[in-house]
Amino acid sequence: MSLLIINIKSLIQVRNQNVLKVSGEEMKHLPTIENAFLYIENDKIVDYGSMENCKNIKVSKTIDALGKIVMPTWCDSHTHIVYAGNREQEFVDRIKGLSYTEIANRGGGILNSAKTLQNTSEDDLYQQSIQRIKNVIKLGTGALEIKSGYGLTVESELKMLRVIKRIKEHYPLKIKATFLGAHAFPESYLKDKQGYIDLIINKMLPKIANENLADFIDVFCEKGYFSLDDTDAILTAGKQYGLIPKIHVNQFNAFGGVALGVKHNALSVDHLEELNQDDIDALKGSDTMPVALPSCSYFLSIPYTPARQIIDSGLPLALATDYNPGSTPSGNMNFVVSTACIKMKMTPEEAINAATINGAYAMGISNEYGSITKGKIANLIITKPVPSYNYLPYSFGENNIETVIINGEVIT
Ligand SMILES: N=CN[C@@H](CCC(=O)O)C(=O)O
Ligand SMILES: [Zn+2]
Repeated sequence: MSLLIINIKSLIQVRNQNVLKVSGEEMKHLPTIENAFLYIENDKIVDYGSMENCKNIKVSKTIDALGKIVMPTWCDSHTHIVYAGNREQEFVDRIKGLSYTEIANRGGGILNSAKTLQNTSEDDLYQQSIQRIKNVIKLGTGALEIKSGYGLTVESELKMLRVIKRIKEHYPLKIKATFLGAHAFPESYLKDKQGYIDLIINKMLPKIANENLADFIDVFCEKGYFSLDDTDAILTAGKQYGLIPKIHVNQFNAFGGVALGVKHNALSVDHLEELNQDDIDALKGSDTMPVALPSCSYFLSIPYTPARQIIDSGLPLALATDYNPGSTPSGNMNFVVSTACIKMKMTPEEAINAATINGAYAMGISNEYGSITKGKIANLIITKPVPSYNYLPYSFGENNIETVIINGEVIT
């Protein structure tokens, strides 16, 4: 199977094989070929360049992309897309004045979603989740990280991770699985927090490792959730089973979680709505990717991650959706990119870099995804005719995507 895309108005995010992430000043640059072609064989990008150099070869299929942009699909490195039911009542409660924390303290929030999920069969959970998966593919996402964390019992955490595995087997997009047993303390352990940490370490982790159900381990390191010591112990245990650390950190309070993540060589530290100079200093010189989740800030009306401070300090930044039933019931990376430009003052170049190559890095897959590079997987978005790539974040809320290609195959 071969596919040739011709007359591309702008082929964007074209990079050499050795670029695995972009940081600071480099994020301002989005390498582009105008009036380009792109040639794909099977699932790989084989060649690209200016239309003048497009050879007249025999191919299985040709797409004319006159007036359109071709770019890598979005790489969404932080989601909780596998969940049961919804929390629309909490949404209404927040409109009426309750805060996210007040709702959580009343047994709502993560514990509310856990109760629903525990009472949902694995099959039903799969069916509910794939509706969202189909939708995010249409929105241009070609690689996705999915977390557990609404199970909070051995059985239900395994149920979530098995559903993620089943999605991986049946859908073509790239999926990485994260074990987030440390998302909240279940009601039955509120007076025995160490008991729940022991359950994670001694019961959940060995089973998950045995069935090879996760790539990463995550902890919600936050006041009222998991402390620095708890996080340290859980990440340490996860690493012993070969799971790579990631953390939810600095969503509401900054108290040293970023430095702890860096100490563990975490692949990413995510949220960062509250960030201080110590956090920035900890990230400097590390391999850890800071990840911002602007749709969460939008939905909860909490501060936006200070992207300018992060990028202007020379650091990289990735953007992801945080798709989940409580703080971000949306998996739309196009909205994330627009919101990052509008509310976080990222330029379109920075936001697109953050949502493609840096998102791929935050999943440990940027050697294969996240840019137009010879040998990388052909996961592509072809837009509708648009004036320039600036138009993508500018026209927020509009659907500019015409075609999505995954593994070299036209999906939508
Ligand atoms: N902050 C922790 N976890 C999720 C929200 C979970 C929920 O409210 O259900 C997040 O990343 O925003
Ligand atoms: Zn999250």
